[in-house]
Amino acid sequence: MSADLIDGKAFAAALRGRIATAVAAMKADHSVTPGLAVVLVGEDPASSVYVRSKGKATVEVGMESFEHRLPPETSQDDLLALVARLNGDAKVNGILVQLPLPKHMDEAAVINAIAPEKDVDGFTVLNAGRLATGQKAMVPCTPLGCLMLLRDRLGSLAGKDALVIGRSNIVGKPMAQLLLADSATVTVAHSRTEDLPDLCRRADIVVAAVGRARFVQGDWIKPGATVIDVGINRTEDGLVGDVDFESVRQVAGAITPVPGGVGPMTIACLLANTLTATARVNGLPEPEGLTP
Ligand SMILES: NC(=O)C1=CN([C@@H]2O[C@H](COP(=O)(O)OP(=O)(O)OC[C@H]3O[C@@H](n4cnc5c(N)ncnc54)[C@H](OP(=O)(O)O)[C@@H]3O)[C@@H](O)[C@H]2O)C=CC1
Ligand SMILES: Nc1nc(=O)c2c([nH]1)NC[C@@H]1CN(c3ccc(C(=O)N[C@@H](CCC(=O)O)C(=O)O)cc3)C=[N+]21
Repeated sequence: MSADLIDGKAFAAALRGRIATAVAAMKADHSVTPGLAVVLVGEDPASSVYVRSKGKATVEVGMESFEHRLPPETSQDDLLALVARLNGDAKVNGILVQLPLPKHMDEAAVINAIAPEKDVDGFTVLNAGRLATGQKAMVPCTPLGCLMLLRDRLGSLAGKDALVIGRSNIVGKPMAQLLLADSATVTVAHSRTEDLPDLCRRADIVVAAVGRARFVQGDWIKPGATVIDVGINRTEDGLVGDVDFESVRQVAGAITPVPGGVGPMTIACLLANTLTATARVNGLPEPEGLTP
């Protein structure tokens, strides 16, 4: 038996198509064009690639893209001044500050300076708190993309046993919150977890966000389980996920590939959040199917 492939690339393309239609309508009916600002500090090559593909996807759905590339030695005060300027710029509906930031910066201070209604990453404490308490929030893009793929595959997640491997603020924790809100029974594993393979064998849903190439093994997987691979690891054999794809696909019911799985969903959900933020700030109805 071999698992079904969950085609994140195709799902994301369809989502971007729906977003483009809604953007065109917003422009025609209300003369409003959503705008997304992406800020990159430093010259990390991988980050540079993502920022470029975000800019391209933004323009393709008819939104305005504002790219700010700052040198690695930029002071935190200068970065905060840029964020303040973007907060006050009516053409900017979404602000993304690419992480990680250089070591001399206080990441939390910079993120929390973003106006919550423009926080399309959903990383500010206010949006994280809203998500955790079941209030209307901006939801982090990668977990939102994973949730969309899981619901599409499984329908209801209620009562499913879900294991999230990783507890970062940007992936693991918000993923666990979203699964919990959908009434899954959620376990969050991390580097101090004991007997991870045993925990994994109980899970109907496994979301791997570990940052270790091919970490999750086929003999950890419950037959028929749905496996979502968030990992992006550059190795000598190219880009690979946090899941050992070849062994896991023999056992799982469905699995996302890397590339072509979660990554494209992250970018599509960033555009979805930008559209939602634009609708909210202008008092327009929110397009359906873009939020949890
Ligand atoms: N596809 C996409 O759109 C995106 C992909 N990514 C990718 O997802 C992965 C995770 O990213 P991110 O959450 O930012 O990473 P972090 O490094 O912030 O978090 C990794 C998590 O994995 C846990 N972990 C590390 N080693 C083990 C282990 N041996 N057993 C169990 N848990 C372990 C860590 O535990 P502890 O907390 O104890 O240290 C931590 O909670 C990376 O590969 C990243 O590149 C990230 C964002 C978007
Ligand atoms: N503030 C902030 N928000 C983020 O959302 C954010 C961030 N910082 N820092 C870095 C991570 C990583 N990330 C990815 C986005 C798209 C792909 C993606 O499109 N991946 C393609 C492959 C691209 C390639 O070949 O490199 C795929 O998986 O098919 C991957 C990773 C967003 N992140």
